[in-house]
Amino acid sequence: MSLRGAAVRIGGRTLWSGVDLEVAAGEFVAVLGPNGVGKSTLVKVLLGVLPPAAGQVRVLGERPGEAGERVGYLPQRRSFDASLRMRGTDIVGLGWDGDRWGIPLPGRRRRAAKQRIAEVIELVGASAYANRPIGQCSGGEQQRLLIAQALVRRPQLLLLDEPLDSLDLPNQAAVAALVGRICRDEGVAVLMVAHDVNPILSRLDRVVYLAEGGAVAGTPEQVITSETLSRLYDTPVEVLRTSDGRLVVVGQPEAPAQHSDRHAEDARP
Ligand SMILES: Nc1ncnc2c1ncn2[C@@H]1O[C@H](COP(=O)(O)OP(=O)(O)OP(=O)(O)O)[C@@H](O)[C@H]1O
Repeated sequence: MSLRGAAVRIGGRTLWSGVDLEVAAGEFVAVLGPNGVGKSTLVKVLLGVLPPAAGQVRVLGERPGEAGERVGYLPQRRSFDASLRMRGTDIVGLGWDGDRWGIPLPGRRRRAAKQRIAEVIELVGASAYANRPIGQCSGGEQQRLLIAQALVRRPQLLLLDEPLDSLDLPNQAAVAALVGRICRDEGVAVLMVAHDVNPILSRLDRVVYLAEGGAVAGTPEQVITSETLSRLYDTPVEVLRTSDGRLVVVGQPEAPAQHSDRHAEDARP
């Protein structure tokens, strides 16, 4: 996928502009930046849900939204009610024929679907709990099953919106390793929106940091530095490296005002 000079506007406000980014087959790229800067919106542009306000966007050689099942997508903030009776395999199956909900597949296609669903469940290491009701699976288990759902149609591009959110550290590491393996072994291009770069840092080819009005892309070593981020955010930002190699970004500006309002609404019962 590629963006050249891309910009996006929502409600008359330009969230970001001048974004240049390429992700090739087998590459793993992270989208980073403060809350509300427009990371999920970038994914929506790639899905064709929102048109770019400027620039060129191509996804697998097509216009956004036209590459169909060749793009796998894992949306942000998913959770299942504990009483939901659908099994993990059913959730993965929705990735195969969710667009034909309730319409039975003919025998041959049904067998092919069953085989692929089992294969992808095995790939993400979810076989032990795939027949359990999804609502009774842990957050990490649900996440693996949802990644399997996004993979079931053999996508060439995987768009993952904060898949490590709300997982504990061991599960973050396990899901990061799984995505890294899919990317490397299956040659899938991966674009992952991330809140914290550390769980995926060692696996990344490039990062793009978004800021209000701008963006900077490059290798993590090029981009996640005090100098680059201070310039991007036009405020002093300090990047510290801990003794175990993790990065701590201090002084990154807060979200634009509209953002906290939206989340306050999300949190209301
Ligand atoms: N449909 C919409 N209508 C109006 N404003 C919107 C809409 N969708 C998003 N926004 C606003 O656009 C901005 C970017 O939202 P987005 O979800 O892309 O941010 P984000 O960087 O992914 O944030 P987070 O890290 O909190 O998930 C926010 O200020 C948000 O309130």
